[in-house]
This record gives sequence, C-alpha cells and structure tokens, in this order.
Amino acid sequence: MDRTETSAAADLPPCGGDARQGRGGSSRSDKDDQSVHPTLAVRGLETQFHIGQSVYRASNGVDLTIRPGECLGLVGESGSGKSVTAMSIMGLVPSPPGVIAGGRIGFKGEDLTDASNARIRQLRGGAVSHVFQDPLATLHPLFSVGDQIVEAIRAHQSLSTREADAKARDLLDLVRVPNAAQRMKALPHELSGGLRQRVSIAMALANDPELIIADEPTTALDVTVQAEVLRLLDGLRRDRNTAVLFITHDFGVVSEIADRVAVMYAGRIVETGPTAEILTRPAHPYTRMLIDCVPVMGEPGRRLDAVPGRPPAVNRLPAGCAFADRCPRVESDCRRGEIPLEEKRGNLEARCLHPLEAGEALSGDVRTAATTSDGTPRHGRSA
Ligand SMILES: Nc1ncnc2c1ncn2[C@@H]1O[C@H](COP(=O)(O)OP(=O)(O)OP(=O)(O)O)[C@@H](O)[C@H]1O
Repeated sequence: MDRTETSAAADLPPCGGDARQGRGGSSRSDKDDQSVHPTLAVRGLETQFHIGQSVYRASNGVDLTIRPGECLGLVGESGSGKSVTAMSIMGLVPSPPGVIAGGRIGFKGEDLTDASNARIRQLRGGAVSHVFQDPLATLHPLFSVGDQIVEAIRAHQSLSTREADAKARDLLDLVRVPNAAQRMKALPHELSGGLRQRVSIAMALANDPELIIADEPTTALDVTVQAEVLRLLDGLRRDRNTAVLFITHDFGVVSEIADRVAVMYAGRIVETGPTAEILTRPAHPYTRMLIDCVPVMGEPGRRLDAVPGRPPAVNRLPAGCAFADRCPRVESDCRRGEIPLEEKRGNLEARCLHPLEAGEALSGDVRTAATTSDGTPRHGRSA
C-alpha cells in the first residue's frame, strides 16, 4: 500500500497554523510554494500516559509544521511536554503506559500515525534522526566512535565497510572533529563533551536526514562549546536544507538558531510565530515572562525574573487556561473553558484572551498575581 497516496496525512494542509515565515518574518522559498508538503506536519497530537486511574496529557492537541531547511524552536519549562512530543514523532513513546490517543503525524505527506514498526524503524536514524542532550546516552561506551558511525551508515545504506569507513571520516571532518582519522578509534569517554556532541551530530547526519530532532543538544556544554555546536548545526541545516525541531528551555539559544518558535505549556502550544516577533513582541504573558528570565549582556544590575509558581500537573488540568494561576493578567473569563490558539497580530498566534499589545511589558510586580501575600506560589505541582 502506498501510504503517501492513501493516508489521511496526504490531505494535511501543506501549511499549518504555525507555519508562516522565516527568521524575522523574512521570506523563504517554502512561503512561495505552499503546495509542497512540509517535512513535518503534526496535527492535534494527543500523547497520554495512563497510570492507575490517572491520565497524564503530555501532548495535548499539539500542532507543529516544519518545512525543508527551517528550524522550529520548541520552548517551555521542564515537564511542558517537549520531549514527549519529540518521542511521539520518532515512535519512541514507551507503551504502556504511553499511548498516542489522537492526532496525526505527517512526514512529507506520509501519515506516520498508523505506520508499521518496520517503516518507523526505517525512518528513524535514516530520514529522521535525533541528537540528544547527553551524547553518552546515545553512544555505546565500549565501541569506538568510528565503528558506531559506520554501523549507523550501514544500517541504512548498502555500502562496503571501506566505503562506510571513508564516509564516517568525512562526517567527522564535516562536524569539525580535528584529526578525524585518529579520532575514529577513540572510545566516547576519551573525547571532551563538545567533541562527543559533534560525534553524535555526525551520527545523526550519517544517512542524510530530512528532519533532525535536537532535544536540548547544547544544554550540557559550556557556553563557548555551546555556541560552536549551535553554529555547526545551523550551518549544516542551511547547507543541506534539513528541517530541524530544536527543543530547549532557553530563549537565548532559540534566538541563535530558530526561524520560528512554538512555546509549550502544560502539554499545549500557547504561542507560536517568527522568532524575532516572539522575542520582541510576544502576545502571551507566559512567553513574556520566560523571555524576561534570560540574562541580558551589559545589564549587570538588572533583576532576573523567574516565572513564579509551578505548572499544573498534566493529569489535573484546570478548566480554561492552564497558566491562569500564574498569570498577572488573569481575568475570570480565563478559567471558563477551552481557549483556542488564535492569530493575535501579524504572524503571531497565542492561546490567550488578554494578550499583550505589540511591545507591551507586564506591568507591576508579577509576583502579586502569581503568589499569595506571603510569597507562596498559588499553584504548586500536586502530583
Ligand atoms: N514515561 C512516562 N511515564 C509517565 N508520564 C510521563 C512519562 N514521560 C513523560 N511523562 C509525563 O509527560 C510530561 C511531559 O514530560 P516531557 O519529558 O515531555 O517534558 P519536557 O518539557 O521535555 O521537560 P524537560 O525539559 O524536563 O525534559 C511529564 O510532566 C510527565 O507528566
């Protein structure tokens, strides 16, 4: 059966609500040709964990679109559902207790939701690859990095060992590992953290992926190495026209690499739009508060805000806006019912009834709204 012809995802709209423009709203070829299927089109993804009587809604109606050569930054606090969304795309949700209870995952127009395990395995490490935060979790401690890259190549391409070996060396050169031929023989623990991450990027590139899912790939690295690895990833995806889903909790990193941003909170996308627009004129108070947490160079005296309180547990989501208990702009209507992700202005969409105007700051001390009079968060994680 040809899934690309018959699947429901073949009918996915080529451009979803969050697929708009490139960095700073600049035009891209994808904008000019909206008829081409995006590399990734996630629609209404519902990934749940059923534990005892509880249902944890980790991805709760998530929509994402990424076009060739585009980088989407998926941002949110710990536990907001970023990794579960990524694992769902890669077919890696542990089941049980996990289940994809709804929605569709389209890869270049092919519906992966009902794809066979064999098809998902064929894609994973091939056309869809991933880079994780900790390369030691990806790399086998007892095999040389060269052997591991060769194995990754041969799992998807019929090359001789000699050919795969040469390709592995080229990949290490490409990700700028010095003395690649020598380093092929190194065990993972013999390399620095930055070099190990370059090796895992080389492995991710081994089979010319069309989509790379990078889950906090620079979080464990020190800042200079982090900047180098970001530049490397950015250059590679531009040269190779690779779509990238870049997961992070750090808006500083997002500003370096993402064309567009999707902000996740308690399993939902709460705001999405071009990076420059989101960074300078966000509509959702949560996005504003997350951005205010980023240290700014040259402002040593500036108070660093934290977002007070905690997100609600995803097995006990409140009616209405899940951010209401922490939001300085909350009104009674925020707690009444489902709030849709709607266009607020320009290319910005937010799930908010009382959005910020362009460039508006949050007035007053946000702590007054999000904490009780003694400073206790109004909403603690209860599960
Ligand atoms: N294996 C699991 N079993 C049960 N619940 C899970 C499991 N994995 C994730 N969850 C639930 O999904 C929620 C989202 O987790 P996820 O790892 O996607 O968050 P995240 O945004 O990636 O956080 P972090 O930045 O800390 O990695 C968690 O809060 C938890 O409730």
